[in-house]
Amino acid sequence: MSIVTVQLGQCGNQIGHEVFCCLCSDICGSHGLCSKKENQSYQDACKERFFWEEQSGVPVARAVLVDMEPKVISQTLSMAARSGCWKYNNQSHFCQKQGSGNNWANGYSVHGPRHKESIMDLVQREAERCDRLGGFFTIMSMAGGTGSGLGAFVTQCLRDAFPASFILNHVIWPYGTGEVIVQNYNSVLTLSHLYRSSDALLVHENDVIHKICAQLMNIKQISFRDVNQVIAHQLGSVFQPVHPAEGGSNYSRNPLGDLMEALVPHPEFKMLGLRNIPQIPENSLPYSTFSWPGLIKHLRQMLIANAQMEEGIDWQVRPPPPGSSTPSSHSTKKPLHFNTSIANLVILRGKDVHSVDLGSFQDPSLYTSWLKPQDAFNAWRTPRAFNKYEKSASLVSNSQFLLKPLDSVVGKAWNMFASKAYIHQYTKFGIEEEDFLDSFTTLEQVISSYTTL
Ligand SMILES: Nc1nc2c(ncn2[C@@H]2O[C@H](COP(=O)(O)OP(=O)(O)OP(=O)(O)O)[C@@H](O)[C@H]2O)c(=O)[nH]1
Repeated sequence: MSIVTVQLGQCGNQIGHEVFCCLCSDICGSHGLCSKKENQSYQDACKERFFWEEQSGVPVARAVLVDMEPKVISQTLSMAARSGCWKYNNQSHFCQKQGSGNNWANGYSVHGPRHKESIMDLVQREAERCDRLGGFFTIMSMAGGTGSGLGAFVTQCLRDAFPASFILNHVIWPYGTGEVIVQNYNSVLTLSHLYRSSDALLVHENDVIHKICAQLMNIKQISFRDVNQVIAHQLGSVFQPVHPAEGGSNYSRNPLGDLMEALVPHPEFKMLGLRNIPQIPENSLPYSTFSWPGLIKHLRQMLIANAQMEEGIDWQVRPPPPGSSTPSSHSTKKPLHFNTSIANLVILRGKDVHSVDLGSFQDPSLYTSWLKPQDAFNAWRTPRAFNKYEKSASLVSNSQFLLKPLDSVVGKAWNMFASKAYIHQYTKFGIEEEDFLDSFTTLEQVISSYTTL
């Protein structure tokens, strides 16, 4: 099945480009020790998912590019064309002359309705190009005006136009220090609206990825390009083909459906986080060796101690003894020590994957009491190495990982709202105080649900 990617705003378009680069370089690159046949079916499955083929044989991304200003889209199109490995369809983008000025209301209430028809026509055309459509993957930031506001609007339109298709929204959480003064308003409005129409939200925090670039990748002057490459690597490690069930020999035909089935057992809980190990500079790869038990031990501790990378993990955090409630479960004010999960999916790629023991992820104390570990945990594997890593492990989790940042964004937005700061910039585009209050209520409910896991 194929996935249509919708890239929105500066951030969405820049990340989308890196994602397709990563997918393409992975399928063209080394495949480790897997068989030729395995490698061929991996490549075929990746192409079916993310690309269609021009007569010339060049893969064309199944993507629609949307922005309200032309610069980033034209750069993105030409960088892809120059790569020689893949390209975007030249007819599959929509832009205007002026951005949304970091105003969510402008993106959602003005640009959205005004350009709905043109954007949805492009989406429809990409969807029709798929033999079998598996769903949509949107990429956007929460802090600007176009990705966030127009992105929320487009997601609603996708839900209405394709009620049976899966929608996964990838959202970029802004830097805590923030470049955009109203980023907390924009974030609250984006998240609350996406929560109504999306099947799941996959979140990357810019601060976290920045730290990975500095501490794991040893990059000195970190650019968005560096950050986006790490994000793309992590996304690729989830979306590249993989055998879904224990011992299955076919690549999953329904990537988004399988992901939702594994990770979203209840519609109240749809926040997904992603961790991936190892992550090291490319030039160190030939000199590094990793053992599966070591990687799995780190990945599990990263999960329960809510660490986003393998450096600086708190090894003191332990699961609560059976029968006790977790110390974090009744108040977001207490420090969150143990990160309780609803569902986890571990994806292993590379050498000897079939011998890896994942029993430590089946421990019932990792999960909320209303789910059995066998329903809450899934493992997918492929012997095909990913993106030059001989071994690589990813964890997608639906857990309390986002409680603290979510609580902080909602708290800051609420303080601004209480003093009515900048509200007029939203009401002038038709977003009323009532709409803000509805959004706060939606997110307070999300916080409360995750807190009481
Ligand atoms: N990771 C990452 N974050 C980005 C990138 N570009 C912008 N951001 C973040 O996105 C937010 C700003 O959103 P943009 O995508 O620039 O804005 P936009 O959606 O184009 O909206 P307007 O500029 O209002 O039209 C800030 O939080 C930035 O940190 C990028 O390439 N990568």
